[in-house]
Amino acid sequence: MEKIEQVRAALARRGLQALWVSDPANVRYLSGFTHPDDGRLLVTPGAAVLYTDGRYTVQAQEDALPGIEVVIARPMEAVEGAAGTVAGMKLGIEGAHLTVSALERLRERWQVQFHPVEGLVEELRLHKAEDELAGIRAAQDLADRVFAEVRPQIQAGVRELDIAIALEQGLRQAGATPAFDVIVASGVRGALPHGTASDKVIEDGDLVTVDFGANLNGYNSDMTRTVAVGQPSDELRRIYSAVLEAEEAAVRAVRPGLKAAELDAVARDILAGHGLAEAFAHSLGHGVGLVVHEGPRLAQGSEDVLKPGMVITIEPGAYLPGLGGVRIEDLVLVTEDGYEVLSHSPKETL
Ligand SMILES: CSCC[C@H](N)C(=O)N[C@@H](C)C(=O)N[C@@H](C)C(=O)O
Repeated sequence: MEKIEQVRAALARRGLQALWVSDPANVRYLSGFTHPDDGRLLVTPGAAVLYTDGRYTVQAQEDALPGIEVVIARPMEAVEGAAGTVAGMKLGIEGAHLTVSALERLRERWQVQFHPVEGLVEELRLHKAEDELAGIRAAQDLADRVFAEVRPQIQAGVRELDIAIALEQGLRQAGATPAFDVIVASGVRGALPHGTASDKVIEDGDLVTVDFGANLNGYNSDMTRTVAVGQPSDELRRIYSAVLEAEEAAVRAVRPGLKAAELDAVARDILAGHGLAEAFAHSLGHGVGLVVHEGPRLAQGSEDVLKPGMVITIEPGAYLPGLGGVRIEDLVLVTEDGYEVLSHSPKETL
């Protein structure tokens, strides 16, 4: 019930009494329910009720964390059934998730004051508990093993799609699913930061960016390696070395108390020094957990500050249309006195 108590405390700080949780990651985090797309959670001063339907009667009881009451009802029955409990309350809704039509349905049935809240549960999710960390480690260890198996197949003459299929098959055989569509971007396609695998055939001299993650028991990993096939050009090798330098420097800089924007600047300044400021077209990284992209934001202008227990990616890149690109990404835990790198797949030195 500790998480639910934290929610109640956060609600009280906002002058609210209850929260209707509809974001699946938040439903899962607070209730333990493993089919959170089909669940909603109502947190009130006296109870925390998970609503789901008859498809999950057994599953919901098995999954529910201690203190979570399970009510099996069709969505509208659930809303109608809760009307008495919430009547007159100041109720938080997750503005970033609840659709306009879902809110309309609630408005028709509940006599409450609705207050959109931003990031109330997401803030709790920033710090990973030991069981969550174990889940993320297991997902990343699995991804490392699968990458080691597939790495020898990254050769001239093989399609990007075949590499993606091999990675996906390895993940699925081990009981995981891909955390997102596998990115395999070779040669000029390397200039696409999110170049999901295509039928392009990998050629001699290509750099191949492989970015993938495992979702295991709800928790995700995220890692990128850029692999050389044959002898890439001097220019590509120069870019690779610059990105590697930026990535390693940013990882070494990770420590609690550091502003996320300052960490972003560590990598960005190094790439700028190599004439690659414009080529680094995205943020340095993001938090990883129940969702692949969650807080904190490691970006220019971010107000976030690193704290122990956060799991983040460090992933600078350089993308040059018509030439190619490089991204190198590690999954990193912020510890009490620094950092621990959770991704262990070897990186090339070109
Ligand atoms: C569609 S999930 C892609 C995962 C990938 N490893 C990744 O995070 N790529 C980054 C370039 C990215 O999308 N960064 C975001 C947070 C951004 O900079 O806005």
